[in-house]
Amino acid sequence: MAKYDFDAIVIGGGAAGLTASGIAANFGAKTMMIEKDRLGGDCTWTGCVPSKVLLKAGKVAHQIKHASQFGLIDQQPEINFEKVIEHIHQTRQDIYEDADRPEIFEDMGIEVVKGVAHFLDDHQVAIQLEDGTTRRVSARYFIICAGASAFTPPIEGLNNVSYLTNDSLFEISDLPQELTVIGAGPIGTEMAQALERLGSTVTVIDVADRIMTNDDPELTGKLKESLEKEGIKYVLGAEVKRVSQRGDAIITAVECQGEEKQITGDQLLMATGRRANVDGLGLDAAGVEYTDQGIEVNDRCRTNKSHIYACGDITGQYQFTHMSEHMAKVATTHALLKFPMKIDRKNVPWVTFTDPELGHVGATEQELKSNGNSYETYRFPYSKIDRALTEAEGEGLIKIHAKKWNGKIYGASVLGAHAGELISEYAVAMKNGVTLRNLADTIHPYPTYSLGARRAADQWYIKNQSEWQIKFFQKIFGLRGDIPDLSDPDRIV
Ligand SMILES: Cc1cc2nc3c(=O)[nH]c(=O)nc-3n(C[C@H](O)[C@H](O)[C@H](O)COP(=O)(O)OP(=O)(O)OC[C@H]3O[C@@H](n4cnc5c(N)ncnc54)[C@H](O)[C@@H]3O)c2cc1C
Ligand SMILES: NC(=O)c1ccc[n+]([C@@H]2O[C@H](COP(=O)([O-])OP(=O)(O)OC[C@H]3O[C@@H](n4cnc5c(N)ncnc54)[C@H](O)[C@@H]3O)[C@@H](O)[C@H]2O)c1
Repeated sequence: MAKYDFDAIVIGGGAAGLTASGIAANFGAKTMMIEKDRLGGDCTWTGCVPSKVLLKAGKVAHQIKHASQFGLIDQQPEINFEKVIEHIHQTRQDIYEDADRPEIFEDMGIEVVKGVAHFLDDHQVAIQLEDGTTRRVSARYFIICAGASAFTPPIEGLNNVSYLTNDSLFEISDLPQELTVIGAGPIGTEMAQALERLGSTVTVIDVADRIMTNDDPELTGKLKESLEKEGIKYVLGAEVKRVSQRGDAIITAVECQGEEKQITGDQLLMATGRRANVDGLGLDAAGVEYTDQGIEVNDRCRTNKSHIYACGDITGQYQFTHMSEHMAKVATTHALLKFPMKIDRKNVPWVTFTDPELGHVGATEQELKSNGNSYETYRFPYSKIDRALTEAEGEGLIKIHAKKWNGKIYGASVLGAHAGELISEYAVAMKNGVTLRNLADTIHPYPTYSLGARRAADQWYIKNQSEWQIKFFQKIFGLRGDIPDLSDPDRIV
């Protein structure tokens, strides 16, 4: 008789858990996935999917308002916010039906159980089932994929007002008239733009002095300017002192540059980060080490207990769906096949889906500087990408950090339309050692945004040009033209 009930038990059925159980079952492991709520997790229900649908609704409204840039007539869009929310719910449901439903995983041979899991010891969990009973199961390996939840800092008065988080935002039926957002990270920034475009007046507060502090400061500066032009107000470098309710109004008091200010709104969105769901998992009973930030794992997603792995937001490392999936692949492959796969920390991409989008992959300029890397920055503006001009999307900039002598790419950031798609070109290039020279020599179709990536890569050739090289070619090949003016280091050809 087998020593354990299952080869692998996966706790949590979000992006990490769905991926881990799917891979485990495909490797031939007897697998159970335990989910306390709905399969799909944060991404499908309270994160990526609803936020991207809301952003799209805002974008359509914005385009209707600014149709004259395409030779059409500007109109005030009629917003039925209830219908917008209904559309969000329908899209979530469609995605759930298509990709997350339990039957899809049961068809792979996975036992899907609805219930709350907690460890009894390092090989056994108890599942509290919906009918009030408890089931005990054991496994050779565990993969903990229990995710994270909205974190709210201790702010005086916060618990006495009714505030929104990503859990409640997509369930409201009335558009906020005056929305205060605390937090100018990706959630605060995306949701501020979406709701402002749908008709809210939005003020965003952050203790940091710039928005989206993980991204390139030049590009976030440009993005902020663009969002301010649309009407979003920013109060940055501001310490939130207290929050209070006066009638229907929520008053947020902040101290900013030594002065106290009050920001009034009818709704408050807390977008102040997310914390790992470590409570209630019985990690102490299993002997798994964790902190407030999450379960500690090594490069193979392995905890201090060698047969227990953790992936995704529960580790507090990278809070992205694609990284949850990547970590699940690393953990499952390592646990079940002993394949020495590691988290790829060098080529991590992320995208914030504002309009314009902001994407990044690899090292930031700050990291390159602090590591003492020698690098050159190659820049190419969207105003020189014909496709962007045909679509009135000329606002944006591609920035690539690469080695001067061979064009090896260290990192790239893109602000502009379809930056999320463009950044994948750099991710593939970096992962596979494709240099700027290779990208410049690859034929890209005209007129596409990706042709902008080729033209950005051309800048590597341009920056490596020198007067002596040209004179040398002239001499050898009998060329007789003028020497181009190479004096401007930022010239774009
Ligand atoms: C508003 C918003 C927008 C976002 N947009 C993007 C985006 O555009 N792109 C991107 O890459 N990322 C985005 N993210 C982040 C992304 O949603 C998360 O990184 C990702 O969903 C994490 O997946 P996970 O599987 O680690 O956790 P989760 O999806 O949170 O899944 C964890 C699951 O575990 C279950 N669970 C917890 N404890 C137990 C237990 N004891 N027993 C049983 N089940 C349990 C939970 O119910 C949950 O379903 C966004 C997040 C938010 C909030
Ligand atoms: N497009 C995407 O990929 C996407 C979109 C949304 C969220 N996410 C993921 O979700 C995670 C959480 O997003 P987030 O925006 O909530 O968190 P975040 O940690 O990225 O940003 C939180 C912001 O809140 C500010 N803040 C914290 N406490 C504050 C206080 N007391 N007063 C004022 N400001 C305060 C911080 O300075 C920070 O700028 C992100 O790390 C990201 O990985 C990804």
